[in-house]
Amino acid sequence: LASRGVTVHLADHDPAQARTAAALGAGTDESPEGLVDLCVVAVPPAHVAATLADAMRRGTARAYLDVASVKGGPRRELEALGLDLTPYIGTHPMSGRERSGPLAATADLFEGRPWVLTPTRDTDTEVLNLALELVALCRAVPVVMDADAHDRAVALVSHMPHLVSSMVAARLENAEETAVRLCGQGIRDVTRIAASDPRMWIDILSANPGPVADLLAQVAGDLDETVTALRALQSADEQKRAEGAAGVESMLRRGNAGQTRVPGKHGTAPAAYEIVAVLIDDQPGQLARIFADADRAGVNVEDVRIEHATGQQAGLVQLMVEPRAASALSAALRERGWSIRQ
Ligand SMILES: NC(=O)c1ccc[n+]([C@@H]2O[C@H](COP(=O)([O-])OP(=O)(O)OC[C@H]3O[C@@H](n4cnc5c(N)ncnc54)[C@H](O)[C@@H]3O)[C@@H](O)[C@H]2O)c1
Ligand SMILES: O=C(O)C(=O)C[C@]1(C(=O)O)C=C[C@@H](O)C=C1
Repeated sequence: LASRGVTVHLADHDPAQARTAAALGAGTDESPEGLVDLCVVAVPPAHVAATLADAMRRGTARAYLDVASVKGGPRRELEALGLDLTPYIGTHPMSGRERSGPLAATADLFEGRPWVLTPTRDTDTEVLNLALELVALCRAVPVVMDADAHDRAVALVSHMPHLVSSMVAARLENAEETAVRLCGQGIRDVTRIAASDPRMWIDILSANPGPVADLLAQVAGDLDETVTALRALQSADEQKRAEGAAGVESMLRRGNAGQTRVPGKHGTAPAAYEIVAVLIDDQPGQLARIFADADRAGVNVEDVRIEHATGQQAGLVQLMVEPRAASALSAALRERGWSIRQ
């Protein structure tokens, strides 16, 4: 938003998070002087209703929205608080990371991704329009849905897959190092989201347990059938082996059919960034200083990766920027005393 000229005021109950986000160029951590157009609440699902209610009671904005991954529960909590919900709309961008916090944020996260809006009969038209403007500024694709229909849909495409990813990853917990060492891209694809913060996911799953349990029961049915088919493949009886192969093939073909229904990313192709690598001492405040220096150089950091050197008090920070900004950023950081690595 900031890179598109929108004035963004950042607040967090942990001021260090807002400061880091501000240093990354996401906005300012100073409070607004008057009423803002839109208050966006991006806190863990269990805190959404209380945070929104607090902002609404203080009359912070003309319109309010949240981005929580579940929509029915927070709306019902707000209704129970007896607030006027005409200036509020529940929303959910279908894009995220397995890592939390401002350092995991990227400016193009929502590009081409669905962003669900759940207006009700009570929602003010101006509020819906502001939400649509936000979605357009983030280059996402608006999808209007009923809150409960949204929760059933994300049980299928997000919540159940998350648990299945965790269950696959859990097999590795006590596995032999000789096996784990062989991990290739397939298991990385299947387990990436298992690295997510369990506290946020407990909130999400607690707000949508029924639909997720129904889907997991269906997965359990497929697992049982596949185990039976694999056992049959071990049989000495040729007929049984043929049945087993047919059972496994049927599962794999159903998987093919389902996979073809996963839509591609709409809109623009993923951006190709150039990496500016900076060697830092592992000391507090280093990252905030780098981001502040990048901001001062007028460069937007699109993504960041940090590699900690084993056994050393040092780390390599990889700043991902638009290719045309890379050499200017390297020069500006070098001038400010940073050690740049090729
Ligand atoms: N991470 C994803 O993949 C993703 C995707 C879409 C939507 N969401 C939703 O976005 C919301 C935020 O998730 P995130 O991944 O950005 O998490 P995050 O941990 O990066 O950010 C949450 C922030 O909220 C702050 N916070 C916690 N309680 C607060 C309170 N009571 N008042 C003020 N600030 C508070 C925390 O300090 C933290 O900085 C959640 O509701 C989540 O369901 C997440
Ligand atoms: O890609 C990831 O890392 C995510 O966790 C993203 C994901 C998803 O399941 O697609 C997770 C939860 C959010 O509510 C929205 C998006």
